[in-house]
Amino acid sequence: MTTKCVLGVDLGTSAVKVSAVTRAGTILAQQSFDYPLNQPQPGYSEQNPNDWVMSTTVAIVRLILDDQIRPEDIEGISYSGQMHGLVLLDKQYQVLRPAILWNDTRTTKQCAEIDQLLGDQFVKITGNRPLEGFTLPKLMWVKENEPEIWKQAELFLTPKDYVRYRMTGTLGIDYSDATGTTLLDLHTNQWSDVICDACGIPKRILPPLVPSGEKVGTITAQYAEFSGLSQQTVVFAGGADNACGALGAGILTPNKVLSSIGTSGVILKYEAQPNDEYQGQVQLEDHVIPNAYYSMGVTLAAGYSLSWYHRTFCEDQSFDEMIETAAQAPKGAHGLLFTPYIVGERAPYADANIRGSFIGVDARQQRADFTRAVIEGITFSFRDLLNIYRSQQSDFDTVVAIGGGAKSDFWLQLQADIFNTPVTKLANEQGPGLGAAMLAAVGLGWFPDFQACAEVFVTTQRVYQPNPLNVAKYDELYQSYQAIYPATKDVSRALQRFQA
Ligand SMILES: Nc1ncnc2c1ncn2[C@@H]1O[C@H](COP(=O)(O)OP(=O)(O)O)[C@@H](O)[C@H]1O
Ligand SMILES: O=C(CO)[C@@H](O)[C@H](O)COP(=O)(O)O
Repeated sequence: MTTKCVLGVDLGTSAVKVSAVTRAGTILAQQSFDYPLNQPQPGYSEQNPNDWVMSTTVAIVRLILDDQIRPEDIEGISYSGQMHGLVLLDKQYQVLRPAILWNDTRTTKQCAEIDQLLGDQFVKITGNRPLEGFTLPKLMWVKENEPEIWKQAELFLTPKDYVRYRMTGTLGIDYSDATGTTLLDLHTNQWSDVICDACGIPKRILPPLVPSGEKVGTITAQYAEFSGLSQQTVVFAGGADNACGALGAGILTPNKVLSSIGTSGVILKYEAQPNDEYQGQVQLEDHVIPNAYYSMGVTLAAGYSLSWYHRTFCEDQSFDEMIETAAQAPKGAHGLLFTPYIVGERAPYADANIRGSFIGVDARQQRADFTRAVIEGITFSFRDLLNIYRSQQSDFDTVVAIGGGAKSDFWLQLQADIFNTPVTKLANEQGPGLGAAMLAAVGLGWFPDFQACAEVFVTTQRVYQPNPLNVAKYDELYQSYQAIYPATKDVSRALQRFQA
């Protein structure tokens, strides 16, 4: 029996995950493959774009060979990608340098320049404040620091657009990733002449714009031979991972908020209009859904803090065992708090120089207390993001959790207790990969629109209710957590010169 399916390619920061999804929303199979993240200097974060292509290909080959997904049954493919990363290409569309990623903070100087050049006008045009992670300051950094490479630059792409280019031979960027460059005028959906002129970015290096759900081509003969895919498979543009994550979690109305614990951490809200009340306090981006937007606050190192902690202190335990021991430790980890600022922070503190801390270290504490403090600290940083919305009197009654962090029941209950809001776990949680698959499913005409697709693809498995006793305890701990950023700001700065 043949089962028609679509592939959702989720190009994350830790790995690529490719899911094969049927018309009924069933996940037939999923394959993933990791790639390294390189930090050649403090504050730098880079990946090799070729690693993304190779890993995506391995995942697809495994779906075909190990999971027996027949290439002729794969009707469509679409993508979700880590946002903001700069892939710089020369005239032959060869990669000129390693990709500079969203969590790279080398561009503080360029952000200050943008602020000086454009001030509030930048926020009005893009919906965002200039922050180190965005693509525009990265372009300015290359122009200033690597003039030889800049001279050869013909075009830039964001990560998933580069992978799509290698599979189809067509160049372009979708609107959700284009807003994440902060070169797009959010109100006209055109590249902004004002920003390009002020910041010295030639318009010729900007890629063509394309809607996320649009068909951009088919698989090239060369890539079909390389991967085993059929040349008949239709390819749709795809979108930013957080936009796809929101779609795949059914965040289609403003009463629902997304909590995504991937490498980064994200609290995201659907916006029917480009809400200018945020004034850059949170990011504002085009959605993958036409004529819709979303806002989000981002913690730079959410899952990354836990992966760092695991790699550095608990390599003798599996990830699941490590989390299990944390669940046995008491709430508040015997008086230990952790702040997850290990690569700097983006929201609510836009501060590339802040660094993380353990506060309250006591001779009675065990390793499990430290693990618990890391998980609690990451979750407190999400509460900081939720507070931005709460302070705007934003109405929401449900948090839907996705990402690596949503795999654990313990962490899901902890989110409900720390947020004091019900937290929903999805059945078939594939994170942004499901949103990518939905772009292909709607693009192929399997469904009339995203709402109809979400009704079939997105189902709730369980809702975690906040426990009032735990809520009270975490409220108290959170007061102390909030005091850590102002108290450690100057200390972090003073320690900076020892980082190299
Ligand atoms: N079993 C688990 N339980 C809880 N968290 C996990 C588990 N496995 C991985 N994680 C966390 O999930 C993160 C990766 O999430 P993922 O959504 O795959 O990230 P990305 O899209 O950035 O590659 C890791 O950094 C890790 O901290
Ligand atoms: O920079 C942002 C959003 O602005 C990050 O959320 C990236 O999009 C990376 O996402 P993950 O790899 O953590 O999913």
